[in-house]
Amino acid sequence: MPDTSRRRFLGGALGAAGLAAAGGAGFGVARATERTGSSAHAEAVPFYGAHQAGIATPAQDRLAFGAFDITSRDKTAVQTMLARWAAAAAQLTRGEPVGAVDISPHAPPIDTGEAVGLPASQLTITVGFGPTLFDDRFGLSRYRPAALADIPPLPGDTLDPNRSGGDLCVQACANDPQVAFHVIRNFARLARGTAVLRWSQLGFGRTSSTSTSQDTPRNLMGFKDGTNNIKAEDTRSFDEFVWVGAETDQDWMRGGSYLVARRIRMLIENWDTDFLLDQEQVFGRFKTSGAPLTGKSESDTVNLAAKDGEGKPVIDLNAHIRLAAPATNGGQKLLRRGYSYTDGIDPQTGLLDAGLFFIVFQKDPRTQFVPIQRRLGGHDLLNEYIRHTGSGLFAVPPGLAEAGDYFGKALFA
Ligand SMILES: C=CC1=C(C)c2cc3[nH]c(cc4nc(cc5[nH]c(cc1n2)c(C)c5CCC(=O)O)C(CCC(=O)O)=C4C)c(C)c3C=C
Ligand SMILES: [Fe+2]
Repeated sequence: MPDTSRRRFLGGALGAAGLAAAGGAGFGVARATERTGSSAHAEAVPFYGAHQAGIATPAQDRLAFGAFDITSRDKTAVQTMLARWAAAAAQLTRGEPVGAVDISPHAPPIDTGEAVGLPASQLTITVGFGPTLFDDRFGLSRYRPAALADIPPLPGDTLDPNRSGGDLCVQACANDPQVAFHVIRNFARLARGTAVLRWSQLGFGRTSSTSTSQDTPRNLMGFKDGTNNIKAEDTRSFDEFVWVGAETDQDWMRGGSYLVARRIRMLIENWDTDFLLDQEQVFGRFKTSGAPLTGKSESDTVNLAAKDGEGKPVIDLNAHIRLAAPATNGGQKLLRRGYSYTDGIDPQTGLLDAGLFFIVFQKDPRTQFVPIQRRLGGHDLLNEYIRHTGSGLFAVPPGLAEAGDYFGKALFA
């Protein structure tokens, strides 16, 4: 661990007596290792690069997501805030605080402090721009990419405006929930006077595998989720379906991607009364093994053409994996990178408010998320058990080259 880590910072801040009280010099690492069970989980992910981290990065265990509204009318203030965020992101992803906690007894600490002593935890910070950033306020309308078209109303939408939209988004993923939350809290502080949080969402468990090195996790319906996802090792699929390339009408987006977030509540109590056979028909996969209903193991190819002894399709015509499959959608694919969430109970009904905070990255939502969701929203057997309650669309610019660069610098040039 380099000298600049949050653990070293703890040593500097507390001194020997403080460290003894905290349980010794290894306190931070021991705690993180206890939580995650592996030191690789504690490592740093490089912040600078051709693409923003947090897209092709193997999905971490925890999410803190924030959508911000800009309150200032001053374009320079927005640039300054984005530059502050970039500098802070470089520090935080290395495992450093954004500034001193103990700078003066008579001033508020610069960093809020709750991540001091915790390692980098594979933190990634991914920033995106919503369609509303390109309205008249900052003279940016000519830079709005065609692919950042508002998501049209889709079948089955029950969207809450207070959980939707935003001028900017920040996706913080890490293997420690406190490290992820710390980002949103400190970004909101750095934004003070320029932008405010519009809505936020915590995710407590990844629902996708995004690398062949990862096991497939289970969603809150108990099914393996992410089996047929695009994997980071499949760079051809990334170029074809995820990264914005030469086809874009806006050069500043080259190397970027488009993030769609959907807060999808699961009607868990109803789902839990459904027979296993029906649950498996809904997805078109076996619950325990994750195998398609036409196969034996999770990695078996889905056979959408297979018929049973009576000539009926083995995978229902409205099963989730049939309607979402590339074969049903003109060959289109999505990179899924979502998280399970729970927000207590619905006070109106006493039922659990829990589900999937669905995040997808893609080259163009107009030909990927929107038509796929239109088909799913209209016909998916899963619709009986879910409600889309929030939505966001963001253009995620390419990665930052080096210190001094900031999110969307080319857009403001
Ligand atoms: C618009 C796209 C999608 C939404 C919204 C969506 C919601 C959603 N999905 C699950 C659970 C599973 N999805 C699975 C596969 C799958 N889902 C989508 C797209 C959306 N899902 C795609 C493109 C695929 C892959 C299809 C294929 O090529 O086979 C699966 C099966 C396992 C897997 O491959 O990941 C599960 C399980 C839930 C619970 C949900 C909303 C709450
Ligand atoms: Fe799905």
